[in-house]
Amino acid sequence: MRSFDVVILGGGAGAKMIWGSVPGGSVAVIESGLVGGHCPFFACVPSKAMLQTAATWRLAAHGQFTDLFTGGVSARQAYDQAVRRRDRLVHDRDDSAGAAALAETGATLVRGHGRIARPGVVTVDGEEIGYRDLVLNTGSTPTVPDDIPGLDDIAAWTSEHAMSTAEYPDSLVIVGGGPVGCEMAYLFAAFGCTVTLVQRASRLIPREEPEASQQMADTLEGLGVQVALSTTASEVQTQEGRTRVLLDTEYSVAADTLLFATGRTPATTDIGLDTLGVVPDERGFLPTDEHCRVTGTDNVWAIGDAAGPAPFTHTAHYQGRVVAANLAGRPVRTDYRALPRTVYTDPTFASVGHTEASARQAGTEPVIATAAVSDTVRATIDGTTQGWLKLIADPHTGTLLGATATGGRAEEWISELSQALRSEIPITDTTDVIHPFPTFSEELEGALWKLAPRF
Ligand SMILES: Cc1cc2nc3c(=O)[nH]c(=O)nc-3n(C[C@H](O)[C@H](O)[C@H](O)COP(=O)(O)OP(=O)(O)OC[C@H]3O[C@@H](n4cnc5c(N)ncnc54)[C@H](O)[C@@H]3O)c2cc1C
Ligand SMILES: NC(=O)c1ccc[n+]([C@@H]2O[C@H](COP(=O)([O-])OP(=O)(O)OC[C@H]3O[C@@H](n4cnc5c(N)ncnc54)[C@H](O)[C@@H]3O)[C@@H](O)[C@H]2O)c1
Repeated sequence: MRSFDVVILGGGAGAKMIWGSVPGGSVAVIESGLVGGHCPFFACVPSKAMLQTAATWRLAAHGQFTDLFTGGVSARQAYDQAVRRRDRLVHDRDDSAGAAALAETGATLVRGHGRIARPGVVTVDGEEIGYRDLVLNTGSTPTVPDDIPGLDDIAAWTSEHAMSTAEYPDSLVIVGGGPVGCEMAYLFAAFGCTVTLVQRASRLIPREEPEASQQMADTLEGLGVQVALSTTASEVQTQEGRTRVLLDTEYSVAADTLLFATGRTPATTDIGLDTLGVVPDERGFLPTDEHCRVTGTDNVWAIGDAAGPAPFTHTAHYQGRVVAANLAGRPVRTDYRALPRTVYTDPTFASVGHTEASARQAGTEPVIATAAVSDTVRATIDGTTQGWLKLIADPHTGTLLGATATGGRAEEWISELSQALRSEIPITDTTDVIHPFPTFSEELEGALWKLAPRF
């Protein structure tokens, strides 16, 4: 039997933080799909690539830049170009570069579906492989409702299909208004598709600030998306080659394609957890302690979408680094206070830490300050004035509890706030940071200078 010091089950985002970081130890990565997981091939990279092409193409619609464009590219042609660019960037879903990077570190790639056979042993296609430490990194799969009559008769899309097909739906119904639903609605509407977005909750991206949900709805509606809130799909019918989606209101929508963006489920079934006595929580996440060690075990770790608490690639990277440190004998603990959240529509959305509501739920009446993208000179220069920043501070400690921002490349400079939050930097000190002129990051000064006199 081949045996390794560390076996990583699933070669997704966090695995690469570990596979080259076990000094003097042998590592095997078991992967049933593509090395790198969903992010580089079916999720983050292809979606951001298409959103970038959409944003570039839409510049032509902006009065200040229209004359710079030679014109003549239809929405459909722009979509086709976006697909070609996307497929180039994701290497046509070929993972040989990732596999080569893995091999260069001296780690061993085992292709196939892995399953824990008993403590210390996993099996892959009948072969037993021994481990000292096991890292569960099996990711997640799209959640599709199984209680909608008629669904079995149509080929509904998930984001994975949308991000790997060249098909162009003239009309699209998207069910689910979280980050995936909003990004998909933005990009297909930007390329001229008729999009209806059906969201069960009373607002889009419902865990975020209500102002952000409203801005998201305004952005999408501005592109022509029909946003149906507090609504769900109750039945699906096929009519003359089209799909008719009956809603639980009195309405129905006909479209070429139906796309589900109704969340993701941790891939924690069918991996033999029972042999270790490990039981996922009610949402399917693996229970872990603050070192990412699976609760009740000494030598089993869990990272990424399978572990929670927030399914982002940067969460998986972070947890991979935490596990690598622990495997190297440094007992590093996770701290999720400053975990950023993003949605890459235009304007983009970025947040970190508490919202106003969650701070109150946690028992703090927060101090709040806001600023607008349009306050910066960079906004005038770039001709983009949409967006704002909202800061939430702790009245007792004078430190940041959270921030939400839209527009103005907030996804880049939000990390400055993450640092302040994570390191509990007094707000009175943050006002001493000098931002380069003219940048969007100067918006931070506006809000922080409003907060500082309160402490
Ligand atoms: C459309 C979309 C856009 C997104 N955009 C962003 C973004 O912009 N930024 C961001 O931070 N996050 C984004 N995300 C979330 C991000 O994709 C995930 O959080 C990330 O991919 C999780 O990585 P992971 O390694 O945990 O899981 P995965 O990427 O799912 O990787 C798990 C791997 O394990 C393998 N595997 C599973 N079970 C087994 C088994 N038993 N044996 C062998 N192999 C197995 C799978 O084949 C897979 O390759 C997006 C998600 C979607 C759906
Ligand atoms: N930019 C990014 O970083 C990025 C982009 C996309 C996704 N992601 C990650 O992927 C994860 C999954 O995203 P998601 O948007 O699929 O999931 P989600 O759970 O965040 O949102 C799903 C939404 O669908 C709605 N919904 C669920 N069932 C429904 C139904 N039957 N009818 C109507 N609406 C329904 C819910 O109200 C919810 O708001 C996110 O949590 C996020 O972390 C990140």
